[in-house]
Amino acid sequence: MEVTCGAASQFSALMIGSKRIRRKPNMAVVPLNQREIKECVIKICDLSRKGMCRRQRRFDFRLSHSSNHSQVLESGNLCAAFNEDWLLKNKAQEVASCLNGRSIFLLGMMGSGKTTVGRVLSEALGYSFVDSDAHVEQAMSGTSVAQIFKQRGESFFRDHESEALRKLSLVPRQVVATGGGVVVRPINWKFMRQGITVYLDVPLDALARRIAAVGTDSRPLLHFDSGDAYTTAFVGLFTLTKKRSEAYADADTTVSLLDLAANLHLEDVSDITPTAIAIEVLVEIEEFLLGENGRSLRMYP
Ligand SMILES: Nc1ncnc2c1ncn2[C@@H]1O[C@H](COP(=O)(O)OP(=O)(O)O)[C@@H](O)[C@H]1O
Ligand SMILES: O=C(O)C1=C[C@@H](OP(=O)(O)O)[C@@H](O)[C@H](O)C1
Repeated sequence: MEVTCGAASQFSALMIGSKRIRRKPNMAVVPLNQREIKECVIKICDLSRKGMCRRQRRFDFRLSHSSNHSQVLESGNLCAAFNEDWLLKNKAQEVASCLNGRSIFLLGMMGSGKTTVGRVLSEALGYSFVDSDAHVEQAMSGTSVAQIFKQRGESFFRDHESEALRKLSLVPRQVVATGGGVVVRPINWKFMRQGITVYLDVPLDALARRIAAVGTDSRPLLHFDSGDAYTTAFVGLFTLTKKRSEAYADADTTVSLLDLAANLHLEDVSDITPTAIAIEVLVEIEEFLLGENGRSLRMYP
């Protein structure tokens, strides 16, 4: 095993506990012997198992979206490369044992990454992945969400969305990417509380950029005939956020991309990879299950 460092244009670092581990661009390849690799792995596992305080227990890492997803760890004299997928798998194993099969419901505005992060998370946990919009579309013989809105209206869609959530809430071991509007109907919370709800809090500008990049066609609440995609998406998202932010705050736990970016010393939330977000989701869920957010693990079977 060796540490491979490409000519990345930015630092890539992994912090374990309070120690900053940092890679500089164009750093040389550092071969490790078996004993050093083993020591690194043990150190990471120990830190993740120990009951350290919130900030210290967090796997903290700096990742480049454009990198090849390899990170470099430097601990004292030790250097090693650890793939973020490895970190995710490790955390997922730990959290899966606390979850007892409970499903995870990802909440957040359109474009917040519920589908993208949800897929990564489900794979790591060995859970199945479900998109509640896709569930509604299936129930409507393949009619798209955009078409349902157009032909039958929002209220009709919301009824079917609630029915989809009711059914999904009966199934364990799922990561459910919900539609952005599920939080507005109180009955949906009853269904989603069967699992754990996680709100992905993403700044409006990033949401609007993501949605403008793929177009607004599939998102009827943001689709208007005039205006550029970024501006219409931003204005639409802004209006919806004002109506929904209190409801999102009712989620069991929140992953704030702004906080995560700050923690990773990244200026742009878009530089945080879906895998890094998935790890943070697991960290937040673990904290929630351990009762640090006010509810006790004993509440769950
Ligand atoms: N962490 C991320 N960084 C950059 N782009 C992302 C990230 N997560 C999602 N995206 C992109 O944003 C768009 C919306 O993501 P998606 O997962 O479909 O959101 P949602 O399911 O919440 O509506 C997609 O084009 C996706 O590729
Ligand atoms: O925010 C909303 O009200 C909606 C979000 C969409 O899902 P995504 O959040 O997956 O885009 C979809 O359910 C529908 O267009 C309405």
